Amino acid sequence: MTVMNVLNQASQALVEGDKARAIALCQQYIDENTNDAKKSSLGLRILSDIYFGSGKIETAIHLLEAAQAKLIHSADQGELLVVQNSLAQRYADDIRFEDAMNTWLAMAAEAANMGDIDHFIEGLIGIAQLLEVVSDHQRALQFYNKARDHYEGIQSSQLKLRINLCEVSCLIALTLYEDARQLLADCETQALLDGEFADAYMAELFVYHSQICRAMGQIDGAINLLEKARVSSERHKLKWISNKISLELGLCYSLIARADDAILLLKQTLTDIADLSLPMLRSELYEALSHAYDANGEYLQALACEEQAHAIAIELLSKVPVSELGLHCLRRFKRWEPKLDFEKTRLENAALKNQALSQQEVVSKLEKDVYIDPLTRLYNRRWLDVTFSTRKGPYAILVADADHFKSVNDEFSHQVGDVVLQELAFILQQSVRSGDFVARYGGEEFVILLVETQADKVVRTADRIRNQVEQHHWQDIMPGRQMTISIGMAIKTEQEAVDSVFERADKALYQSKHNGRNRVTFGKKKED
Ligand SMILES: Nc1nc2c(ncn2[C@@H]2O[C@H](COP(=O)(O)OP(=O)(O)OP(=O)(O)O)[C@@H](O)[C@H]2O)c(=O)[nH]1
Repeated sequence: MTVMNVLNQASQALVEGDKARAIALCQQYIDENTNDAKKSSLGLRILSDIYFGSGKIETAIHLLEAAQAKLIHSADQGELLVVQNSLAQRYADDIRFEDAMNTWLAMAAEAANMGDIDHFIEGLIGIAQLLEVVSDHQRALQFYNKARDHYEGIQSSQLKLRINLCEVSCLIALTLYEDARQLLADCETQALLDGEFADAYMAELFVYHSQICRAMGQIDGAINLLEKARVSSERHKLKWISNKISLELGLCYSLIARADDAILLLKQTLTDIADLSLPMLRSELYEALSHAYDANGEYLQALACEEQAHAIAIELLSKVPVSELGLHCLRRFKRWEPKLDFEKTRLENAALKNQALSQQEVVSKLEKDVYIDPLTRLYNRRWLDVTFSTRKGPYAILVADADHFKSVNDEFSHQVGDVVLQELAFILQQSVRSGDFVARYGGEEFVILLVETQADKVVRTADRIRNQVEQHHWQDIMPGRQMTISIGMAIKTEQEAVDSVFERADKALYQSKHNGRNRVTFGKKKED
């Protein structure tokens, strides 16, 4: 059996909820490849992830340690860095902070030797995380700044986004809200460009926005943003973000005389995480619960929760090698940097030789830019005309147009109009499934292409999208004003030409406008 075969089967078994079979398949793969360090390490890494997903952190760590041992004398140092990074993260999850620090340091030193900027940065972020455990945000920021020195050399766009997100969180902890807000704007662009996890990243961004709003006393705005975060996080079902949302909601409720709701929610979240090792979150939840009891005048309970939070914080503090972290660590990273630069120059020289190839890449990037609308980052009309029109098979076309958009520009400003268009683009993008497409056709008109072709389901989807726009909290952007869209839709059969389907959808849109706007109309074929 080939690697992919076994791993595909294991992941298929996981999807089907059959963990035992997934584990057996990985184990079989490891046994079959004991003499191949890279292959068996890969098997061990995947097996470790499966155990970690089931809450078996110690087993997960043992497996990664075994993978590290296999690789340490092998030629595959690149794979070793990947294993060490996961291992350090697992040590940190298991509150073995000293092991985590040493593993990240070993990994960063090796990464510098190899000129692997990404893993060097992972090391910096890892150490910064440990500093944040002891609330030394100022020093953590120095590590993020160091990472920023090498920002342009980072290969992975997700890692670039992660540095920014870590820094945003750190700036908020330092109450540097304006800096955090500026960085959030960059993160938003980066997040939307991530095909697979855009909504998960957006959920995290909404939480940070909400924290800033709460700090500024805009509690309704903060709660509204948390609702957005909840919607954005639904697809990936990320437990950590839903816990974070509950924590933040609890803090907000305490501030608007809804302390009873806060207490209920925070206690429920504490129960939900009872079996998990999440001391930092637990400490924050107790702290928030203490505020809620305080707001309710239940001072004894408030004190008891404060004590719980304090005890966890002290326990954590005792496990972080505080004296080793900070300046000492930072000096070590600085010492390794020249090696990294030397390797970088060597790699850049090698890259020059491949210039013909990279020029090709530049061309394809430019081609990509040609198909993206700069305001909304959605596909543009050119993409629809050139790329999409060649698509085979049936699909549904929805043409959506903002109602009375001209008056938004007139009443507020063209800049506000632009923000409304960006927000609309975001809502539309959030409302469709992967495999569907959203494009900006021009002005305030959008086109949505759905793989779904059952008429009743298409109509329901269109109406859900229309409703989401109508229910959206537009007050933050346009006080006293709502926004709605009208939609026309048509379904393309295998044989029909794209143009005639578009025409039907367009006529249906006209009908929606004519009949009063904020509605959807299905453009039936004459023979239907
Ligand atoms: N801010 C902003 N406005 C734009 C952009 N593109 C087009 N517009 C404006 O969108 C408005 C569209 O107005 P109309 O075509 O009259 O339609 P409407 O006001 O939405 O009215 P109905 O469609 O009939 O509901 C015009 O005022 C354009 O200037 C853009 O990129 N940014």
